[in-house]
Parts: sequence; structure tokens; C-alpha cells
Amino acid sequence: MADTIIALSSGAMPSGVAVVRVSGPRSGALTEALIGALPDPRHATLRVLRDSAGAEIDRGLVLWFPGPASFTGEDCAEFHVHGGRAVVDRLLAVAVEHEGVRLAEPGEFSRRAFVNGKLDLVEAEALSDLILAETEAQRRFAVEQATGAQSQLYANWRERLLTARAMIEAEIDFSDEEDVPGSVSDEVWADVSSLVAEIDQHIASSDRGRILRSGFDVALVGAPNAGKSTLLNVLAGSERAIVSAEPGTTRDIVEARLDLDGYLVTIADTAGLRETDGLVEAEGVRRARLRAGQADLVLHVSETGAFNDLSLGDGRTIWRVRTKTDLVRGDADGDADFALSSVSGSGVDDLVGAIRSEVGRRAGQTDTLAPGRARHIELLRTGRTYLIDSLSERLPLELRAEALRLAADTLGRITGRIDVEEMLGAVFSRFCVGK
Ligand SMILES: Nc1nc2c(c(=O)[nH]1)N(C=O)[C@@H](CNc1ccc(C(=O)N[C@@H](CCC(=O)O)C(=O)O)cc1)CN2
Ligand SMILES: Nc1nc2c(ncn2[C@@H]2O[C@H](COP(=O)(O)OP(=O)(O)OP(=O)(O)O)[C@@H](O)[C@H]2O)c(=O)[nH]1
Ligand SMILES: [Mg+2]
Repeated sequence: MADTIIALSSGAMPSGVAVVRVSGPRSGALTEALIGALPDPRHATLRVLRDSAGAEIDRGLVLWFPGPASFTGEDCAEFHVHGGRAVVDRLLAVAVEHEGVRLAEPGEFSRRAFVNGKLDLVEAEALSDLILAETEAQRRFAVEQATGAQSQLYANWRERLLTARAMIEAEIDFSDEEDVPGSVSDEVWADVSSLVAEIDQHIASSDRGRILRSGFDVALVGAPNAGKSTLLNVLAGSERAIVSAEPGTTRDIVEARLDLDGYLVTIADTAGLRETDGLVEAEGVRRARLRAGQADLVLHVSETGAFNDLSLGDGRTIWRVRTKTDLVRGDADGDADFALSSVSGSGVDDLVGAIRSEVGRRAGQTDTLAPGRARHIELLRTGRTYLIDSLSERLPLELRAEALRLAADTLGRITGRIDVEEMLGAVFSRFCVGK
């Protein structure tokens, strides 16, 4: 018999109400022990909760969800009690005195929902993203995936591959017979080719998915004293980083998270780039370069208007930002894209506006499907290589069919649904009646 698990499912206490959730075969017995008779299924019912000696723990709403019609698919119950630490501690302590009842591990309710077929892996991951979402774009991206849109796409691809494989297997088995025309396999391979193109397009949107899910990454880099930390503070609207007239102030990366039009944007302030004998500062410079090399957007900050080459390699978007325009200077703005003063504030809005539109452009529509997790992208890439194998005309048909199977399995791993019965169904449903 599976353990019955219990945990606080609502947020930090103290809070108005705390929701304690229980799932597993002893849920009903535990609920009866706490409140007497079980309430009607799925009806919020006000009850007194008592310990085994009959002392009142609290008074709260109780919900009973007999399985399989519950979040986890098991018998579940919820206790909506007052959100005090001692209330919840006492309730949990009384619950785990019961045989077969223990505290839940992180993610264990969702894990059970997955095991019982209530959620697939993509949906379960999306629920976790939904809980972590801080901005509107993150929320919409997570909701889309949590409601199965992405899963459906992968399921359809997988279905096509299972069909393709069944056709090729049939061709292998009945190649001497006349009822399987050769053109069938041409159609199959044409469809596999177009699937490769669809997967490529989907993988190409992974930058978008990453930006929507994890946020858009901006790095402030440049010479010491250029005004990077001051600019970070202005963008963040608070004194995040230490500012001083001494060059080499910043060593660690200091981040500020902004919500621009619903998109999460992380601004990273970094150590000023220079040759240095200081070990700590040199490490800071190394980290600054590393961060800049991975950023979606690099703001190259300079107080002089001179911008030496950052040598960050290809593919980085770099904007040149001249700072301290409030100070009178001989030279002009040079070839800066933006000129601003963090002290007077002039030019700051232009920069923020430009970041805003850059993020919007690079994130695209929030409601179009894009893979946002490394796990998905990796499996998509692996699946694609199997498909390329399957298209190789130099290989015997048996191996090409096997490559289709591996590709289908790989796609099945994204949603966690790889199951042999389905494959058998796809194969046998295409046999002629009586064969
Ligand atoms: N109080 C409470 N609020 C909550 C949750 C919860 O567990 N408890 N949720 C937790 O994540 C979310 C809602 N998700 C849920 C998903 C499925 C079922 C459920 O009972 N499913 C059954 C019956 C479906 C039906 O009747 O329509 C099923 O799938 O068979 C409940 C909540 C957000 N709000
Ligand atoms: N007048 C004026 N001074 C500024 C401006 N921005 C920064 N400063 C000053 O320039 C000095 C250096 O600023 P920081 O923001 O610490 O420079 P940084 O680029 O972070 O420097 P490191 O961390 O050493 O790389 C400080 O004295 C700031 O007050 C500005 O827009 N106008
Ligand atoms: Mg600094």
C-alpha cells in the first residue's frame, strides 16, 4: 500500500488561511479521525479538527476528494485551517501519528498525479513554472504548457512517427506481395522530412521559450568607473550595488530583476574590465566576461565615449552606452548608441524603452509554442538526429525503421509517455482484417 502523504500546500506563514493537503489510501481514515464523519465529496464543509485525545486543533474548511477524481488520482483531502505556524505544526504532528501517514517530499503530489496519468511531464514542469512565475509573460507561457498545448504537439509528432514506422515495417514484411505499393514509403519519407523541418523550426524558437520562461538577460560591462553600478541602481530603482569613485569597486555580479511590459528582464552589473594583479578583482573580471558572453544583450558602458573591442565572440547583441553626460567633456558621444546621465536621469528612458522593444521583439508572441527547458530541447535534438538517420538511403530498411522507433521514443520521453501498447496499436490497426 502506498504511503499517505501530507504537507502544507499554501505559502509562507503566518497567512490568513493555510491549506494542508493529504493524498493516499489513508486520507479518508485520517480525515475521519480528525473531524468524525467524512463530508460530502468535493464540498467545502466547516468542521472542528481534533487530536486523538479530543482536544481542538483548529476549526476550518475540510474537503474530501475520493480518488480517482482528484488532483493526484488518489483519495485526497484538504484542511483549510488558520494560517498560523503552530496550528499547521500541530495538525501535521497529529496526522503523522497515524500509521502509514508521513510528510510529503517536494513535488510528491505532482509526481503521483504524473504516475496516475493526471499530468504528463511537460504539464507537471509547467505547474512548477507557474508557481515560480513572477511576470505576466512567464505566467502565460506556463499556463499554455500546463494545459497541454505543448504536450499535444509532441504527441502528434510521435503519432506520425509511429504511423510511419508501422508503414515501413509493413513494407519490410510484405515486400514480395503486391498490396503494398512502393510509393507508400516515398510518402512516409516525405512526411519524415517535413517533420524534421517542423522540429527544426520549433528548436529555433527555443531562444524565445527561454526568454519567456527564464527572462531576458542583460549584462552591463565596460571599464572600471564607467558608471555601470550607478546605472544598475537607476534601472532597478533601488541601491542594489555599491557605487564609489574608486575604480574596481564591483567584483561579484549584482543582479536586478525588472518587469518590463510583463517580461522578466535580469540586469547584471559586473566588475570593470581591466588588467589587474588583484586576485579577487581578476576573478570578478573573468566572471564579467563569462556573463557578457552569455547575455541576450550586452550594454557596453563607457564614460569617455571610446568603445574598445570587447571580443565576446559572435552572436552577441552589443549596444554602446555613453554615461555621465551631465559632466562637461571635450569629446562628442563618439559612436555611442545611447548617451545618458544616471545623475540627471536624462537619456535613461530612451535606453529602457529600447530594451523594452528589444525584449518584445525577441520574445515574440507569448501564446505560440516554444520549448523553454533544456530537457525538452535536448530530447528534440536527439530525436532529430534519429530522424536524419532514418532518412539515410544507404541504410537497410530495418535500421531506418529502428531509427524511427528511437525518434518516437525520444519524443515520448519529453512528455514521459513511452508505452509499447500504443506502438502495437499503431502497427496492428493498419493490418488488413483477417491477416
Ligand atoms: N484548494 C485547492 N485549490 C487549488 C488546487 C488544489 O489542489 N486545492 N490546485 C492544485 O494544483 C489547483 C487546481 N488544480 C486541480 C486540478 C485537478 C483537481 C481535481 O480534483 N481533478 C479531478 C476532478 C476534475 C473535475 O471534477 O473536473 C480529476 O482530474 O479527476 C483539483 C484541482 C489550484 N487550486
Ligand atoms: N556625474 C556623474 N557621475 C556618475 C554618473 N554615473 C556614475 N557616476 C560616478 O562615477 C563613479 C563610478 O561609478 P560606478 O557606478 O561605481 O562605476 P562602475 O562602472 O560600477 O565602476 P566599477 O565597479 O569600478 O567597475 C561614482 O563616483 C559615481 O558616482 C553620472 O551619470 N554622472
Ligand atoms: Mg561597479
